[in-house]
Formats: sequence, C-alpha cells, structure tokens
Amino acid sequence: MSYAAVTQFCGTNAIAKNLKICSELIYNVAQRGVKMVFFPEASDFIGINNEETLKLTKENNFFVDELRKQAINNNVWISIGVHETSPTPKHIYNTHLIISSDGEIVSRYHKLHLFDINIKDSPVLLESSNTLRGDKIIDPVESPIGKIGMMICYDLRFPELSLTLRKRGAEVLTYPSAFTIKTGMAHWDVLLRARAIETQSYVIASAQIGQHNEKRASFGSAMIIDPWGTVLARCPETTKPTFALAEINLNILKQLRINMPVIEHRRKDLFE
Ligand SMILES: O=C(O)CNC(=O)[C@H](CS)NC(=O)CCC(=O)C(=O)O
Repeated sequence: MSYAAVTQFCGTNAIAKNLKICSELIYNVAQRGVKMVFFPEASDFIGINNEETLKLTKENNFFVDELRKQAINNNVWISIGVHETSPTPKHIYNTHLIISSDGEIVSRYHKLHLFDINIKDSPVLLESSNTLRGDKIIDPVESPIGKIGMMICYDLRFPELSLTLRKRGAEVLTYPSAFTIKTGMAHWDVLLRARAIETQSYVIASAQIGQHNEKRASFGSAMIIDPWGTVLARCPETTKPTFALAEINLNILKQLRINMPVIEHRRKDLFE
C-alpha cells in the first residue's frame, strides 16, 4: 500500500520561512510512512510584484537544494512548484519538479498555459508579463505511487493535456496550484473531479491558501481524488500549514479501466 500526502499552506515572499514550512511538513508526513508528498505551485515564494519575483528567482540558490537533502533524510519523494530562471532575462519559468528519495531531480515541467485574466471582482493577473511558457509535455514519471503526469494550476482547464498524459500512461495527475478565490469557489472541485473521472486517474492537487500579500490571496482546498471521482482527502479550511493523506491503490485503478474502458470507446475516427 502506498500513501501520498497533499499539502496546503500560505506562502509569502520570505523564502526561508516557506522552506521551514515545507521541511516541517516533509518531516511530519514521513513519520506516517508516506512515500510521496505534494507541495503547491510557487512553494519557494509568492512575490509582491514582477520585479520582486524576478529578483527572488535570481537570488534563490538554496530552496531546491535543501529540499533535495530533506528528501534523502526523510526517505520521501517530493513534487513541488518553484520559480526558475528562463532564457529571457525578464521572464521566469513556472516550474514543477519531482525529486526522488535519493535527492535527484528526476523530472522538470514548465507550465504550458499562462493565467492572463481580467474577471469581475478579482485581481487582474497577467502571468505572461513575467513568465515564459513551456513548450513540452513531459512523459509520465515513474514514482513509488505510480506514473505521474505533471501539470500546474491553470493547466487544469485544458483537458487535452490530462488526456494526452493519460494516453502516455499516467496514473496520477498532479496540479500544484495557487487558485484565485473567485475561480476556486466556482470551478476548483468540479474541474479536478472531472479530470479524475474522464481520465480514470488519481488526481493530487496541492494548494496555496490565504492572503499572501496585499494583492494576492489563494483558495486552498488541497485534495486527493480517486479515479472514480471520489474526494479521498482534503486539507481543512485554515491558513496554517496542513496535509491530508490517502492511499493510492493502482489495483482499483486498473480494474476500473478494464471494467469501463472509456479510452477505447473514444471516437478516434471523428476526433483528432
Ligand atoms: O505567481 C506566482 O508566483 C505563482 N503563480 C500563480 O499563482 C498562477 C499564475 S498568476 N496562478 C494561477 O495559475 C491560478 C489559476 C486559477 O486561479 C484559475 O485557473 O482559475
């Protein structure tokens, strides 16, 4: 039996403080025999503005190295969202890393879909103003809990991506996130459960929660969903760092995919 932990916390622009939160969560879940722990998008920091995000991305030379040590010390795999420098000096990458229990970065994904929106009663966000989008789908990664399909946050709205990962063998879809309050209230649960049901995969969605700074707040509600669409575990409604655990049972997944082979029923003759 393999257990996974999904986490939720309120990140700020204080990298060392966010690191301490992540380290304590790693220790706590490892004590419970968890094989892999999932952290939110932008776990290294949430910047106050584009300038600060660029500056912190360039300065930060310890966050990921320290997590790699924690992975070894606690014998646990880690999925985490961080910022990385990109080929263009004014833009960063919104990155999702998977770190093995040997401390190796076994996979790296750059967010494909950028969140450029202007909706009523919600802050205007223009992610493309400081972020370079990725241009590659990353093949699912072997891990102790199954084959992981890597995505980030807003990617959740593009089912082509999760379906492609499923066709390439994904068993667990991951969405490290920092959803806005307004879109989270309306869409978060529905989209996550839909992605689990239509791909017949586990979905693990870690989440930032609470007020990060004067301008930014996140919805939270980090959760683990099974391939039937049942929410197995959900972090509580608090801005304190929390985690929730669930068993990832690939036998259940395999049986469901045999009994209800939706992938084979797709009208490939009609759709591309
Ligand atoms: O800015 C950072 O450092 C971290 N990145 C984020 O928080 C990103 C881009 S602003 N947020 C989302 O994608 C929210 C998506 C969302 O809320 C939705 O799809 O409804």
